[in-house]
This record gives sequence, C-alpha cells and structure tokens, in this order.
Amino acid sequence: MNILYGAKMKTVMATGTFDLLHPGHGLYLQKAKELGGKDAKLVVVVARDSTVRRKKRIPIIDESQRLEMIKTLKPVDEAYLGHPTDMFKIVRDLGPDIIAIGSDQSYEIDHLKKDLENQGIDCEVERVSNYRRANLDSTCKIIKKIKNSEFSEKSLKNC
Ligand SMILES: Cc1cc2nc3c(=O)[nH]c(=O)nc-3n(C[C@H](O)[C@H](O)[C@H](O)COP(=O)(O)O)c2cc1C
Ligand SMILES: Nc1ncnc2c1ncn2[C@@H]1O[C@H](COP(=O)(O)OP(=O)(O)OP(=O)(O)O)[C@@H](O)[C@H]1O
Repeated sequence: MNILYGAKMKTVMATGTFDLLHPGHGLYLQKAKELGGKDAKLVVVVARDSTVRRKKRIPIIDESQRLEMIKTLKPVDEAYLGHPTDMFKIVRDLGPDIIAIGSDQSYEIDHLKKDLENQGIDCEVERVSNYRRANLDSTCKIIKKIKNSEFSEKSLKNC
C-alpha cells in the first residue's frame, strides 16, 4: 500500500486472458480501478499461454502481445505476466489491497478469500458487477464470428 499525502493509495489487481481485446475488457478494468477509490493504482496480471491452454483454449494472440496491448490501456498503471503454475506468487509479489474479479470470471469470492488466507495473504476480494452486453462481448464470440464468416480468399486479398 502506498501513502499519498497522508491518505492510503490502494492497489487493485485485475486478472484475465485479454485475447482479442473488446470494450468489455475496458469496462472491467475501469470499474476494477474504481474499487480502489480516488488515486487507486491498477495492476493487471495477464494469464500465461500455458494457463489459457489449460483452462480455456489455444490463445490466438501470444502472451507477450496480450501484455503489450494491456499496457496501452488508459486505466492500466502496470501490467505483468502471471506465473505459469503458482497463481499466488504474483499476488505475493504485487501485494494488492484488492483483487477485482470480473462479473463472468468463474472464481467464487469466498473460496478465493479462504485460499488467500491459507496462503497467508491479507487482501480483499471484490466482484466487479458491471458487464457490457453486446453482440461481441467475449473473445469466444469474436472467434466464433470469424470462424463462421464467409471470408473468401478473394475478400482477404489485401490482408
Ligand atoms: C488472484 C488471481 C491470480 C492469478 N494469477 C495468475 C498467474 O500467476 N498466472 C496465470 O497464468 N494466470 C493467473 N490467473 C488466472 C488468469 O488471470 C485467468 O483467470 C485465467 O486465464 C482464466 O481466465 P478467466 O478468469 O477470464 O476465465 C490468476 C487469477 C486470479 C484471480
Ligand atoms: N463483456 C464484458 N463486460 C465486462 N467485463 C468483461 C466482459 N468480458 C470479459 N470481461 C472481464 O474481463 C476480464 C478478462 O476477460 P477474459 O479475456 O479472460 O475473457 P472473455 O473476454 O470473457 O473471453 P472468453 O470468451 O475467452 O471467456 C475478466 O475479468 C472478465 O470477467
């Protein structure tokens, strides 16, 4: 926790895959930062390719490019790749005051709080309730759209 003119500046940690960025990612990061109040710092942990393969699918964009993109976003103060196997290591290293879980992330808040306690980590866990609904509001939907599109070789000739 940093001290800013006598007030506590909170560090909020956000996590995710962020493969093929969409506005829902931006909303999550903005709302996550707001959980820390005025002058909060937002640090983002980008999932490793090996984690994404294990939990979801083969990522389209590799981890270094996903990290590079996240670092360009306005609410983001710092961003790092996570650990390949130990999800608590980065939490220990970054020492956030709050971990912000996205509205559709599968982590159960009380369960995660207990796991952190068992690891000796003192940190709040809060859910970001905002979800941006749209035709393309998840990476999966973008992938499915591209896969089902009738892109012919001719229409892609300028790619
Ligand atoms: C507290 C916390 C720490 C995490 N640390 C890591 C990590 O060190 N390495 C990693 O690859 N993924 C880590 N993750 C997992 C990913 O950020 C992400 O949750 C996972 O790829 C699944 O994506 P989804 O949560 O959006 O469904 C962490 C998640 C949380 C909640
Ligand atoms: N439409 C959305 N509105 C708000 N938050 C979102 C939205 N989509 C994703 N998020 C949040 O952004 C973070 C990163 O999401 P992530 O890239 O892991 O998944 P995703 O975009 O939902 O794609 P996938 O289809 O792979 O699950 C997570 O915390 C997730 O809850």
